[in-house]
Amino acid sequence: MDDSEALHLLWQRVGGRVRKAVGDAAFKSWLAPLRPVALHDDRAVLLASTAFLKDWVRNNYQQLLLREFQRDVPHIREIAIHVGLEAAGRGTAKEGVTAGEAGSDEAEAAAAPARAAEPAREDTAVEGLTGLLDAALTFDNFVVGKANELAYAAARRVADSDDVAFNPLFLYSGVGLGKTHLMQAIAWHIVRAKPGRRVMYLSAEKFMYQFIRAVRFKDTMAFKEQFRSVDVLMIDDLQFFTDKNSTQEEFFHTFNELVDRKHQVVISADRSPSDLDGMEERVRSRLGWGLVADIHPTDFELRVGILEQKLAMNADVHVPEDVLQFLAHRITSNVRELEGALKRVIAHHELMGREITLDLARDVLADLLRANSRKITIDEIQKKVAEHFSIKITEMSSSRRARAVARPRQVAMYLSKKLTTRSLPDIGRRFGNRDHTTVLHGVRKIEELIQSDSSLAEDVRLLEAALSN
Ligand SMILES: Nc1ncnc2c1ncn2[C@@H]1O[C@H](COP(=O)(O)OP(=O)(O)OP(=O)(O)O)[C@@H](O)[C@H]1O
Repeated sequence: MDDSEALHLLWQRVGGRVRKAVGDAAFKSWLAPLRPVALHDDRAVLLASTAFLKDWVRNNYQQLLLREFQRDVPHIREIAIHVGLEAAGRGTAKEGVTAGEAGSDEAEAAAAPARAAEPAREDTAVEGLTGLLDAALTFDNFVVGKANELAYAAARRVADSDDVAFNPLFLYSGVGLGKTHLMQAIAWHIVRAKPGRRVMYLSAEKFMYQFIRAVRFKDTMAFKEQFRSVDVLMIDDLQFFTDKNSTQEEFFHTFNELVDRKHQVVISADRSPSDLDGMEERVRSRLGWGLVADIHPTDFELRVGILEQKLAMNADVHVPEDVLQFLAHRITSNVRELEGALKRVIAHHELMGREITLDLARDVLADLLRANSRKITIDEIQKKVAEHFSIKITEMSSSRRARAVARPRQVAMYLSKKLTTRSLPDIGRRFGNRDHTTVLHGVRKIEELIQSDSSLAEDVRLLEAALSN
């Protein structure tokens, strides 16, 4: 059996397990089109037919692929995905395609993290850097807004400063709001701007895995040495250390030693140091000694900015402004999901040839939209409508029939019918125990007026947008 045949069989085994993990549909769309092209020492190289497919796989399946490859070939440390036409052909493509040969800017970019992730090499500044760095996660690609400006400024300071800025810098936020992006941006910046500084970036999970392995192979001295000799240590997702065990103890020693020797430490987690329940009190307190910066949930402007920036990286696709705004309005949970939504819309456009419109977005994102839709309450509607028309909230249930209060009340009834799942009698009860026919009359009246009175139509549109956001 020659090498390419062996590789093909390996890919079949790995692919079989990946298919089970992700399901048939996702496998068929994203993973089946990949071709294995080479196995170099600790690196498996896969070829994707488009930059889009490469990005998608890298963002969504790279870790899974790595795990599954490692089950057959334990020394694999990296999955490199390059762009090349061979992927469109059948069977195994030619071996040893390098980023340069694959011949696109994308492929060049993909090569960067691979180079950076390699262990110490004479011609590189990134001695000892572990973990995969994603070429897209740089400061240039990070959009700054109110929600993340403190974390961004702190990250830049750490990356720029020749000395130790804050030690540690502790970044935290909810899921998918940019912690890893900022961590990797710091790593990239130092690696590029300060050749010679040894930066180590890895997840807490990987730290634990390496420590357990070192214990098993009685190699803890080398483990300690490896971590304690770096200039900058960055550990992502620290909340992974949930139990007070020997890994946590080892981390704490490493951390203390680095901080005492004035080497920079950067940590990220999904909660603040004081909320890291599984950590010992002394560890939690020490983690808070430097600067603790959190990233807040995004606001609408920031979401639009991020979408525009992601789109600019996908240069040849045009997404109409109304679709971008729609996504920014409706996918509010986190940036990863927002980015995923944009990618899904673009994928449908690219793979199915459908024009990008609001209808397409609604259609292909139905599940995400449902998950992101907030439950709007009648209380909120009454409050917003009263504010908008400058009337007292008590007028919503009062018996006054003057138009200045009756019309806003009808608008609130209309919105309650449209934006909540409440029945007409239910709504009536919340508006001063009115009969359901009164509610129906109000709803119909507003429906009519929306057609004939443009200023009222605009009021309703604004209120609906404010309530839905
Ligand atoms: N301000 C931003 N500008 C551009 N992209 C962003 C920004 N914030 C987040 N992203 C993007 O959102 C995605 C998720 O971000 P990231 O992985 O950094 O989140 P995280 O907070 O580390 O998530 P987790 O809690 O799952 O570890 C990434 O693709 C990242 O590039």
